[in-house]
Amino acid sequence: MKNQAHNEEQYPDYCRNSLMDFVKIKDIDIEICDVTLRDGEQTPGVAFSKEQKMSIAQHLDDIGVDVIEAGFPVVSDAEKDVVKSIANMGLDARICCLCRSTQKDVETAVDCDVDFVSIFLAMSDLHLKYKYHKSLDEMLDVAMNAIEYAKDHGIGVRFAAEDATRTPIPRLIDAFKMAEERNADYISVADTVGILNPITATYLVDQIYNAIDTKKTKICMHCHDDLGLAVANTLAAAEAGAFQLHTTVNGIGERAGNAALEEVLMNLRVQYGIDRYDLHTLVDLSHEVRDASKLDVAINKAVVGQNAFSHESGIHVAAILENPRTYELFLPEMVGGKRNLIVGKHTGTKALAGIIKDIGYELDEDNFTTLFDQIKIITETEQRSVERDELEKLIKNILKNN
Ligand SMILES: CC(=O)SCCNC(=O)CCNC(=O)[C@H](O)C(C)(C)COP(=O)(O)OP(=O)(O)OC[C@H]1O[C@@H](n2cnc3c(N)ncnc32)[C@H](O)[C@@H]1OP(=O)(O)O
Ligand SMILES: O=C(O)CCC(=O)C(=O)O
Repeated sequence: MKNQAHNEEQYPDYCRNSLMDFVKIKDIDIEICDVTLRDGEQTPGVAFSKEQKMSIAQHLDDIGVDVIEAGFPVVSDAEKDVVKSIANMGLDARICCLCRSTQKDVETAVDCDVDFVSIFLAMSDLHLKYKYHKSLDEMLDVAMNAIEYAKDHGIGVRFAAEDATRTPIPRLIDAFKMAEERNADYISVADTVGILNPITATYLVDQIYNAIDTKKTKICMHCHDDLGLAVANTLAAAEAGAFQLHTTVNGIGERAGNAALEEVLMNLRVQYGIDRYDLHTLVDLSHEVRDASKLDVAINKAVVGQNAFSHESGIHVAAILENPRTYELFLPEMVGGKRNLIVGKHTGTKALAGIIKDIGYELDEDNFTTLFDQIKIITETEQRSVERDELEKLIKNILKNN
């Protein structure tokens, strides 16, 4: 589909990135594993209640998220109970949970009725020396036993290499091959401290893709946002052959957080045309997680931030009044959002005329100029925008005085 123009009839709610037609990538074959309930909850100060976790899990399932990481059962009895409850909710999504590379953790996880366990092990020199105080061989031995234990109990396995991106690649691949030999269903590349960039994400996943039978053992990508590249790296990994992409709602998670679900899903739609996820409640889900986590969402956050569909600039609003897609990549309704046309310092005459018409007023030329001038003075001297109520008051005052 070369030279595909942006075609409104064909893409009524959003523009796809038609430049993708010119770049060569592997076919994208992905699933989403959302880790809000585990890595998201590791955000300092966050502790979801059982009801909150179950409600978020239901919401993720409604969107069509393929896998939900429900928690880390050895953290507490209550955590174990929540993981087990989510696993028994009858969701379409498969449920997994985290365990260290120890038999005790895997036993606890197996007892939670999850579809698969994510057994993690760090193999970087830093982690072996300062965290485990053990040799790589000793740790691998325990990890492989843990995989075998889970498999013997009829449960799926993801073998997750924590700090994979600071681990020598041959060591990483050897460990992944050991996991593959033990029939691990997934191997996970965790960019635990967010050091990757898109080109190194591509390089690393490509190396692993060429070494592993990905029909049997699929590659997962788990990105942190320490350099603000988590979503970009996740997509680069998908282009290089990673199958399971890890996300959290609002990008919450350890330190700077993880790849944001809403951004990854929107990119899957715009960049690769993947439209099987129901995006209509993304803003609702974002608010639900904001309230449950007590973590504000940045006003300019992509897709779900309050300003994602807010416009003030005169040139923009004038065009938006004709067709919103002039300045919106996708319509707010697509994600359950709302467009806001703001009256402020940068409002132009066409925009103001459109906005006042929208609230039921039409002014003659003189009155309109008076209103326009008043708005400039208020917004510049008081350094703020003018809300609808105030705008109406200004209009009524002008009409009264004439
Ligand atoms: C990258 C990630 O996100 S990893 C997940 C991080 N999440 C969490 O830590 C969840 C919250 N954690 C907790 O509730 C607790 O730390 C628990 C329940 C997991 C463990 O608690 P404790 O038994 O008190 O251990 P503590 O936290 O002090 O230390 C961690 C231990 O786990 C070991 N460990 C850490 N990762 C692994 C691993 N992948 N495989 C095996 N052992 C591991 C450490 O070496 C240390 O062992 P040690 O006690 O023999 O020194
Ligand atoms: O790769 C995974 O599945 C989990 C690892 C993880 O949480 C991390 O290293 O940050």
